[in-house]
Amino acid sequence: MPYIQQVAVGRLPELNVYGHDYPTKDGSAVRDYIHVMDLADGHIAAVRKLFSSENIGCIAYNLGTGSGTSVLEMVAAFEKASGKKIPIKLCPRRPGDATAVYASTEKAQKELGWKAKYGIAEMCKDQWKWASNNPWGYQSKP
Ligand SMILES: O=c1ccn([C@@H]2O[C@H](COP(=O)(O)OP(=O)(O)O[C@H]3O[C@H](CO)[C@H](O)[C@H](O)[C@H]3O)[C@@H](O)[C@H]2O)c(=O)[nH]1
Repeated sequence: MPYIQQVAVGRLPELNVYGHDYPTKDGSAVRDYIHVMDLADGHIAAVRKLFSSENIGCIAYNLGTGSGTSVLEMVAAFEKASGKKIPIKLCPRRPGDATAVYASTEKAQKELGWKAKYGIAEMCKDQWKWASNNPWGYQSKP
């Protein structure tokens, strides 16, 4: 998403799409993208659990939406949210990249009472709101 955002604001000419021959619905790699507000809520839920349980020890929870989105689906969603065309360049796979990674979220839902609320459309809408108002992030334009 940070790279799609940079293309949308004009800082990069195009998005390099790493891999278009994966065994996925459109050939691009699949990841579980999560809204930062959901991620923050998930951490709060974990801290609550920590303070409400005795001798909890160390437990790992996945914080994700539980569904995968391909790079090309993310490009399309960001184009829709921003109204900008995102030019792409199809590139070879990056060494070591996984085909598809998405979370199993049942444990977090059951034990933390936490579940992601937002989907890709909201993520892109909110990211575009930030990016269009702050194209250089926290930096001033070089
Ligand atoms: O310019 C880009 C940048 C990324 N991608 C693709 O977008 C997806 C997400 O890429 P990221 O690099 O954002 O994230 P990854 O899930 O591949 O990797 C991240 O999560 C991993 C664990 O799952 C490791 O922690 C790793 O160091 C960290 O970068 C991948 O399919 C990648 O190939 C592009 O096509 N173009």
